[in-house]
Amino acid sequence: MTIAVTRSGEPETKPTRNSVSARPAAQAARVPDGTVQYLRIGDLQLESGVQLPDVVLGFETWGTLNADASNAVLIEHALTGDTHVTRGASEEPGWWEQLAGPGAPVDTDKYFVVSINILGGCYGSTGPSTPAPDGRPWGSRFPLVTLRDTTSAEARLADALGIDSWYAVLGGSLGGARALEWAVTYPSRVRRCAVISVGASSTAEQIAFAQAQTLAIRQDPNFNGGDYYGGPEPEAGLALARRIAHITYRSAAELDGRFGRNAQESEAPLEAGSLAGRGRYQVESYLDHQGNKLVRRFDANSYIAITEALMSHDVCRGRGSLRDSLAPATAEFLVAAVDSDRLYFPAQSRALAEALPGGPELHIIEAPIGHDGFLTEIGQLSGQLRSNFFA
Ligand SMILES: CC(=O)SCCNC(=O)CCNC(=O)[C@H](O)C(C)(C)COP(=O)(O)OP(=O)(O)OC[C@H]1O[C@@H](n2cnc3c(N)ncnc32)[C@H](O)[C@@H]1OP(=O)(O)O
Ligand SMILES: N[C@@H](CCO)C(=O)O
Repeated sequence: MTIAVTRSGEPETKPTRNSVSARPAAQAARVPDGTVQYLRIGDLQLESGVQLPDVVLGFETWGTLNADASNAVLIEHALTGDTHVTRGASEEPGWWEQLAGPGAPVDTDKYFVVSINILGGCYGSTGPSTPAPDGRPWGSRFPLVTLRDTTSAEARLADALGIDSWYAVLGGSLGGARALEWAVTYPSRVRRCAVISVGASSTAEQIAFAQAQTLAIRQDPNFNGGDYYGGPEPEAGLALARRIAHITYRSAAELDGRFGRNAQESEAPLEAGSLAGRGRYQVESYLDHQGNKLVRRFDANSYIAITEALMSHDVCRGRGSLRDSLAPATAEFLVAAVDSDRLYFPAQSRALAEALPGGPELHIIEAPIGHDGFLTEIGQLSGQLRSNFFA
């Protein structure tokens, strides 16, 4: 295995993996904090039976692994997140900036923090937009990857870094599902596990919202079955997928309180019976903005691949009842949910907590925003993590 290092994050452009220079794994800690690195983990046998060749994972690290490798913390990103959890060599802020960093609850002066781009993603790991063995992008040929596939890939990265067991694995939403899968698949490798804003499996409703998103992309005339690289991209479809998703990430009260029925400033007032050329409601303009913003930084095929990986989330698959499936996990768990989340309901997190060994209490993040509260209400989450895992 080799570790290869190139650039730091590029927030507003679609990321690509640059050519790399090899380094031995032992030198990984010398790479500047918060810089994307690449690990070649070899061929990966997927749950589907397909073998994915020559897999690469993109990742970032902060801090220093201690002599007995006991201080490593894995932070798993959510659906459209990346490896840039917090700033490092560059001052580019990260998505859990106040939660990880020097002096933060996950104190990078004390812990060695690792964040890995999910397999199938577009922030450094092998995915549909990266070259297949024939040199062309995988595109339509990229296979279904499940969360268990992504976890087994990440275990190889942990091996390469010399991490036998994580001090803690943390994540919200898809990141929480990834963390849970780690704790159940590799009980001896996870000593603490925070599962935030996600339940034990994707529900029918969550799969339904996800299907509407993947179809929005697939039905874009530019999708071309997934083989659109080098030509026009399915931007309208991806933007529509993001709009659908973003509505589920925010509560009705948040959207109402923020936008109400207001017309977007500077646009023509709404007129009944004159829909052509009418101005937009503020909330329409907001969703347009969210959709267009994602299009600038994300690959549509990766969006489908990761969404389908999240659809596959089912900690019970092939393991029996929920209690039986969770029983092997030996980690200390923290389960948290946002009270206003209308996508991953707190009741689903409560059911997970009750079924986990030891039955940890459910921590509630009180926030009107909805699901995205796990990204925006860092104060409450920090308090819960500090008093449980990082005192
Ligand atoms: C490389 C990278 O950047 S990857 C970043 C990693 N990303 C992730 O981890 C994904 C998770 N992050 C997210 O989902 C989001 O960033 C969150 C949840 C943390 C915050 O959500 P945001 O969208 O930033 O916040 P919010 O809902 O307040 O939206 C603010 C944006 O809406 C815009 N907006 C607000 N009202 C309107 C309106 N009426 N019309 C148009 N746009 C509007 C604001 O101008 C602002 O634009 P900007 O983000 O371009 O500055
Ligand atoms: N808004 C976040 C949360 C999804 O759960 C994201 O885009 O990753």
